[in-house]
Amino acid sequence: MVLTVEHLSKTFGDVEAVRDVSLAVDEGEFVSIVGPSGCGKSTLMEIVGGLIEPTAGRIDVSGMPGIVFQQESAFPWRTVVENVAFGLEMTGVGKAERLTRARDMIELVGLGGFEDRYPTELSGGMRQRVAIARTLVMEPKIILMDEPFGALDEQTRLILGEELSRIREATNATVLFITHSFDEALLLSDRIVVMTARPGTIKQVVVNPLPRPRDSTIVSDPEFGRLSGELWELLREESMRALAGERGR
Ligand SMILES: Nc1ncnc2c1ncn2[C@@H]1O[C@H](COP(=O)(O)OP(=O)(O)OP(=O)(O)O)[C@@H](O)[C@H]1O
Repeated sequence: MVLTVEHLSKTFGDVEAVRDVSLAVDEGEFVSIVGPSGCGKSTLMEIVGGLIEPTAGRIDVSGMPGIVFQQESAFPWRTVVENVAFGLEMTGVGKAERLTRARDMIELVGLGGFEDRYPTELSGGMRQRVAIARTLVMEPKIILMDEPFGALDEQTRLILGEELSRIREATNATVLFITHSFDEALLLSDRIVVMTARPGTIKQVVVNPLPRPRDSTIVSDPEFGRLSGELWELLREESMRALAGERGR
């Protein structure tokens, strides 16, 4: 297992964010987490990423996870290739090697030809690809993605989802992915973890039977529609509970 989480709980003051979550992710697996707003998804990810401490429970993760956030955070004064090579530079990889590795990764995420551009010259979708390349180039054992396409329009999201699916097939990366989109979850994942309203616990783990590799045309597959309906059935009640909780506050 690349990641094992056992009986993890997190409380912020009197807010119980995550309660007794156990989850294991195997090498090469792509696991998505869906759940109502505020159910503790980001908290769980931040604990796995070592950014915050759990209140209780155990976590075992291989190596330093790579993290891709919703808002990309490229250095504006560095070009695309300099941004992608940054982590390698920090770990002491020589210039020639880091530039070669960065260029290969830029090619892989579909940004070939944009190596010498600055982030402000790119669209939001392209900047998010830079963020993915920057993480992948470090070859982490596991990549954590917290709604990496959340700030983008739906078409761009689906296209980037398709790209990520292709990258994943090419690299066999292990990924833990948070999303609000069932389409994204079903396009990308091997398993989808459905969480309850806060305190977030695991309601059900749905195994995705759709054959891989997948591209975005899978959204018109009847089985895709059936699975999407199944996910919504699981989440509907939780989302209503979360909303009622918000109103009652
Ligand atoms: N640092 C913090 N201090 C206090 N409360 C926090 C902190 N971080 C998160 N929370 C609370 O914990 C709960 C879970 O938040 P979290 O961001 O993990 O949910 P989420 O499922 O990622 O939400 P969303 O889907 O809206 O992004 C929320 O009620 C939030 O207000």
